[in-house]
Amino acid sequence: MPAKIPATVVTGFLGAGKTTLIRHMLQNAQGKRIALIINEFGDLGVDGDILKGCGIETCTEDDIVELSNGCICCTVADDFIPTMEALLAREDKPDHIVIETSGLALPQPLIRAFNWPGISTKVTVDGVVTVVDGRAVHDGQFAHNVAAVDALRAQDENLDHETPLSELFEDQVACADMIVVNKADLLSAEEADALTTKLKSESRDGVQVIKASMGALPVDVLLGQGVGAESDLSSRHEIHHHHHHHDDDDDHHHDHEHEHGHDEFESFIVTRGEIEDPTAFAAQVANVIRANDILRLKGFVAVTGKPMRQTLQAVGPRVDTYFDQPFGDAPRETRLVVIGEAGLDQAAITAALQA
Ligand SMILES: Nc1nc2c(ncn2[C@@H]2O[C@H](COP(=O)(O)OP(=O)(O)OP(=O)(O)O)[C@@H](O)[C@H]2O)c(=O)[nH]1
Repeated sequence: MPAKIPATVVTGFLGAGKTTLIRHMLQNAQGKRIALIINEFGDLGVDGDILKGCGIETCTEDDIVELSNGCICCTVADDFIPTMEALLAREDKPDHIVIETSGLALPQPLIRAFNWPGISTKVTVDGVVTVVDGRAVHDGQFAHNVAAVDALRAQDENLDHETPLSELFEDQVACADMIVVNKADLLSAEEADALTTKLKSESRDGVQVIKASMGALPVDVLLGQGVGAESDLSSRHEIHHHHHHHDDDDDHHHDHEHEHGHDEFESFIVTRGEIEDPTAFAAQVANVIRANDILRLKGFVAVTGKPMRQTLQAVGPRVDTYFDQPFGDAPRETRLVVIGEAGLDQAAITAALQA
């Protein structure tokens, strides 16, 4: 029997730097043929566009597959498995498969899918890499939620759920074989060390915790862990059992309720025409984020007089922009994806971004 193709799962909260890390990996693949499967929240396509626009020779558009239905945990059978089967049926098989999960997905259901008949004999999960926004986590974005909700739970017997945000974060940490403390450039050395120690104590034994900036890690560090995570699922369940929990790994529907943390999120697209002053627009975007509970905002800006499209990325109130590639035949419009917890004031946010 031919050797199984290794697949690395890259997970991590919204905006942690998964796409940046993968881009760096593809640019430094050292001849390894890497196929990429992208699972974006709400079928928005921005990460796929960013990666396809990377201009890396070794990575042709054929090597990038986007899952169409948004959430792996609901569509394993309809979408992920057929995608995987098609990839495995190709003449020129990839050396390695990398799967970027949506920043709102739980990794466990995806890893479980590698036990499906027809998949389990051909692919193995090489390892789960969880990318963490070092700055945000150091600032206690999720730890704070956990403490607050724990306090509430103590008062009210009916409140037995953590907030989805902290739950997702903890599950992503619990599932990791390697944790990348990214955005180290935004942390002092002491802060980065403290966070590394804390994450080590919160993850399973033997998990590597590595600091990085812009996801710049050697491909040999990221790939080739040889873990076989699909055979090891029971050790990857949530280590913080604050909510309903079921141990039955074989029952795909058993803990479905739990897996639907992502239903608490919503996303929508705002378009507008060309932008005259991109600096002022970035500041406007930052203000809109501050005034609303927006978790993540990303997309492309058409700047008047510039043939290149400008990529705009915001995680929290930090807005990054850069020109990535010519518009070509694509319409010269500004297109932004807004992601937040359910209940966003879409009309107000749209108006503020179009103002
Ligand atoms: N300062 C700093 N910024 C970073 C670093 N890594 C990524 N970023 C920026 O953070 C933003 C989000 O990075 P992405 O790579 O798109 O994050 P992601 O995890 O793929 O995001 P989603 O797909 O939306 O979940 C971008 O503006 C990046 O340029 C880093 O190490 N340091």
